[in-house]
Amino acid sequence: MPPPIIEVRDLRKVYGGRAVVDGVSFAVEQGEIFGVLGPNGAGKTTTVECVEGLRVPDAGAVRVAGLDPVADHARVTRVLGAQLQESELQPKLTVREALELYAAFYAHPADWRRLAERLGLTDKLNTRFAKLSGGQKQRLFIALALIGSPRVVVLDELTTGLDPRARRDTWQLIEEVRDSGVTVLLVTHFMEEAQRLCDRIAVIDRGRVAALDTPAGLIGRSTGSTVISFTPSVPLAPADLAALPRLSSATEKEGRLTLNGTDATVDALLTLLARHRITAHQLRVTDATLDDAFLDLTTTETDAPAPTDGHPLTPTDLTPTDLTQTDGHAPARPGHHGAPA
Ligand SMILES: Nc1ncnc2c1ncn2[C@@H]1O[C@H](COP(=O)(O)OP(=O)(O)OP(=O)(O)O)[C@@H](O)[C@H]1O
Repeated sequence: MPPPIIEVRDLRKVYGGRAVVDGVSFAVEQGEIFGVLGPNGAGKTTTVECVEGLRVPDAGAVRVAGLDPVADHARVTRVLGAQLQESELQPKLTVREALELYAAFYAHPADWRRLAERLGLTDKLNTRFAKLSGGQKQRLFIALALIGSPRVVVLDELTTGLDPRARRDTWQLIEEVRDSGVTVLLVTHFMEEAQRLCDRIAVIDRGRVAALDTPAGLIGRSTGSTVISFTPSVPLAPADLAALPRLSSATEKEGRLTLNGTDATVDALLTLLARHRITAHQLRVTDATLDDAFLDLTTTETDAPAPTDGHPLTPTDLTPTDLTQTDGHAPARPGHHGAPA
């Protein structure tokens, strides 16, 4: 197996005496789409900007293709393409001018005409940046990130502000970029995006890696990997609910119950309902999504429990033993359960 293209070890960055990145480690393999996911202020941008050599770590090590992004900055820029922020392009620059200008920065640039064609920008070459739609701007940013024929591109919140169709088009482009052999480091807020695109995801929370896994692995790791919702014909006794195996959370809203658990929870629930001759109206059993895993793995800014739409049935409704039993999953939380990477 080739060595990882990006290695981050014990990265630490301190602002105003506070470690906003506090011992982050991960390795990105060649050819993968690696996601960095986390709540606002978690330290994602700080981390990837250390990878890009735009910020200097206070401790730890970063290597891109074996190079130090700060000490070997010029060489790293030949290997790593970074997405520009919108403010970095002159509004009056046309697409052609931007592509020519950025191509001129590299000794061996990609053919910008072919890039423009690949990214559907050919008929926009004479359009000024300010006149492009959000999706067209993003396609130009991808083109500019690829113009130096990099081995890895860093895309930070690329699809924020795009409509669903433009976002999906951008996803397809990102997949095509990867299929052309370029490794992608993707910072995103969108669970659907991360779930669809990423081979692996590092969930960053409060400057640390809360979990690192495939999307399916993260979902499986969430305390309730199966979500069961239904409206019982007769209210269920809290003690009966609490006795359900592997139940990690239960909420009730306007008579409708939502339980997070596993297949074992579903089996036991069906038995319970049959025993009491209770009908479960509009019964839905779904797999947890990355959204559920994310809420499970991260804290909110105030360190409050993740918000729910309904009323959580508190531990007084559920017996403590049911809340602490584990099968490799962490117990139900309020707050952070700090699953290690
Ligand atoms: N140059 C800076 N000076 C001081 N504090 C900073 C600086 N850059 C970032 N921070 C702080 O570090 C923390 C992490 O910021 P960062 O931008 O890395 O988070 P993020 O995960 O990318 O957030 P978001 O999802 O909101 O973009 C924040 O609390 C932020 O205020």
